[in-house]
Amino acid sequence: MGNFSRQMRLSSALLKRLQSQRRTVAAVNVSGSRSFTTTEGHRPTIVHKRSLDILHDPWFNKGTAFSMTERDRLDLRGLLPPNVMTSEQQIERFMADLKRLQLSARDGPSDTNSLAKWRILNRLHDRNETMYYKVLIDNIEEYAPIVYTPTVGLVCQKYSGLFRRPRGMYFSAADRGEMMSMVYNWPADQVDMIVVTDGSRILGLGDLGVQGIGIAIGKLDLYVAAAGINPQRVLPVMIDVGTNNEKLLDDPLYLGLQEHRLDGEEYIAVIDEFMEAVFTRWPHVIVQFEDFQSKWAFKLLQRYRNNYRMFNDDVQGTAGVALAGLLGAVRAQGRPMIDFPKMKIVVAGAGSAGIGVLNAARKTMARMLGDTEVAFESARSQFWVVDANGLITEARENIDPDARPFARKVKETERQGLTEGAKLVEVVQQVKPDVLLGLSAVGGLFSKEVLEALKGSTSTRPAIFAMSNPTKNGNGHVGHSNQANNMFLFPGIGLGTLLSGSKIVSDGMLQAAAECLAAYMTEEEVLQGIIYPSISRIRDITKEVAAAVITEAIEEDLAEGYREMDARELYKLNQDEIRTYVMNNMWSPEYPTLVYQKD
Ligand SMILES: NC(=O)C1=CN([C@@H]2O[C@H](COP(=O)(O)OP(=O)(O)OC[C@H]3O[C@@H](n4cnc5c(N)ncnc54)[C@H](O)[C@@H]3O)[C@@H](O)[C@H]2O)C=CC1
Ligand SMILES: CC(=O)C(=O)O
Ligand SMILES: [Mg+2]
Repeated sequence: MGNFSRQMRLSSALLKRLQSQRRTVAAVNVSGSRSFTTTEGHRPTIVHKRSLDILHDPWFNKGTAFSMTERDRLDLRGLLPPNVMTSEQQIERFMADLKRLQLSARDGPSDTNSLAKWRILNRLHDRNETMYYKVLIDNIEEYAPIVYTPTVGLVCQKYSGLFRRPRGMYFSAADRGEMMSMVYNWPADQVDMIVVTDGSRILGLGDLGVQGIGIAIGKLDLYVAAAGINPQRVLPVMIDVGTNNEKLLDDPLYLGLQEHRLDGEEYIAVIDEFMEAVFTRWPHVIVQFEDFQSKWAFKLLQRYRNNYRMFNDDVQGTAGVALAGLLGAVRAQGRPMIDFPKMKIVVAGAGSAGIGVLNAARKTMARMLGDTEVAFESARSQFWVVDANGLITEARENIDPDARPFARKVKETERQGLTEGAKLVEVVQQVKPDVLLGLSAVGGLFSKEVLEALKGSTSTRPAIFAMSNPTKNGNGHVGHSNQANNMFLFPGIGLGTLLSGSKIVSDGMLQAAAECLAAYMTEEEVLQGIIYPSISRIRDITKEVAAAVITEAIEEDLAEGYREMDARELYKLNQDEIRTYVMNNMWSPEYPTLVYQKD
């Protein structure tokens, strides 16, 4: 746990430093509050378009905030109402519109309400990206649940009706052989982050086919808001290989390929072609795999992780967040960290997320026990896994190979008064676990009965992690703000990988991210049972996680540098300098001065 305690020691000094820096940034904003054009001394942005083309371009548009000189320079005079607004005025006007909805909704928040908010925000996204991200960043706690889970799930489900302006790229089974040239249809020469889905398991909502693009867009919104990835350098991607959702196959309004999903070698060939194409055009891009059914999630991860800069968020991001929570639970019980390998953990759900968590937790326990084969073997006996068919034991027929290492031995199960397929409530009654973790996509699984059974836990303070999405179908966890969600980690994993220049996302880098999140909470907070921070701190958390990922990449000799920061310079940085490096590379929603130049 070297890394872990080092992070802990650093955190209070770091916090002070960050606070003072935040004040500096705030001061700049206040003094420059005429508009977003706080750009004196900043290099202008060169654009190759003028007039209406700029107003229709969300990357450059400032709407009514274009100053008079800029309007002259860019042939915008007469194309906008004459009153030049400050960015604050713009946002005030926009927010009044957004809030009006809430004020006039008599019966409180509802799906309709959330969808209406999503529409208003999406329209802003379509016309002015800078302002959109400013609204999102400044109100992240309120609007993350709209642009991200749970509302984004609803948006994906209703995508055919909501679709207006395309966003991102679509590669379909019909594009085989064309992808290498298609990637050049995207206007940006630099792309840092791609989130790709095949729509086969969107949140807990099943196969949504092409409609899954919504989750890629939502995740990238968080990359911009939390990690400060430049919005001009993100690319949401949908790989449409068909759908097995019969409803969509029959729906005349469905926007994707209306054929059954490709499978086997044909499927792999499409994904291979996509990977080759994007890495050819953008060799430094990072590809985050999102919401692939577990059948493919693990296989693709194994196939690409040693050759490409990629990771699977559901398997690896979720595992890190859960691991941070599990370590937090040990602290919350007032026990020393070294007690983690003694925790009895029941996991409901053995899909990509559940198995990812189990593997990560087992590895961490084994490391704490001396990192030997024996330790690794013995760690597996701390877990009981329940899926749709109940407790998984070695007696299970056709056991999923990924779940096999966690199948309980039959004899030992009998001794515990359990059998193959035992119900969750029975498992909880007999095992008396310290932790109950839900990643099953099924609502109401942690019933009153189950929670009652957990009272018999041998732990003084058993922990429950209800991680299934969407939370509406979920397990009674109130609110979304501190749901154990992979959003605490994936933005920092992506940013840290990008800025380190590592060619792969190593296990060590993922582990460092998880340990950093675990260390982020103070002792006081953890003892109060607050295991995850508030979403309002997401930019700060992401900064920390990114710095931890870079540090680990350096330690593993994987860092190759990024832009002006070459590997040699990077290796010389101390912890504080790494944090500053991260902060300096985070994009903020400020209007740059635009200067026109002919193509
Ligand atoms: N909070 C977060 O950050 C994340 C949450 N998730 C959520 O976790 C859930 C699972 O995701 P995946 O593992 O990728 O899905 P998956 O489809 O691969 O696996 C679902 C698993 O749940 C099991 N299951 C179904 N009914 C059950 C029941 N009644 N009792 C116990 N287990 C049952 C299935 O047998 C299967 O093993 C989804 O709701 C997803 O949205 C996934 C990733 C991240
Ligand atoms: C949060 C997330 O990635 C999921 O539910 O799939
Ligand atoms: Mg996901």
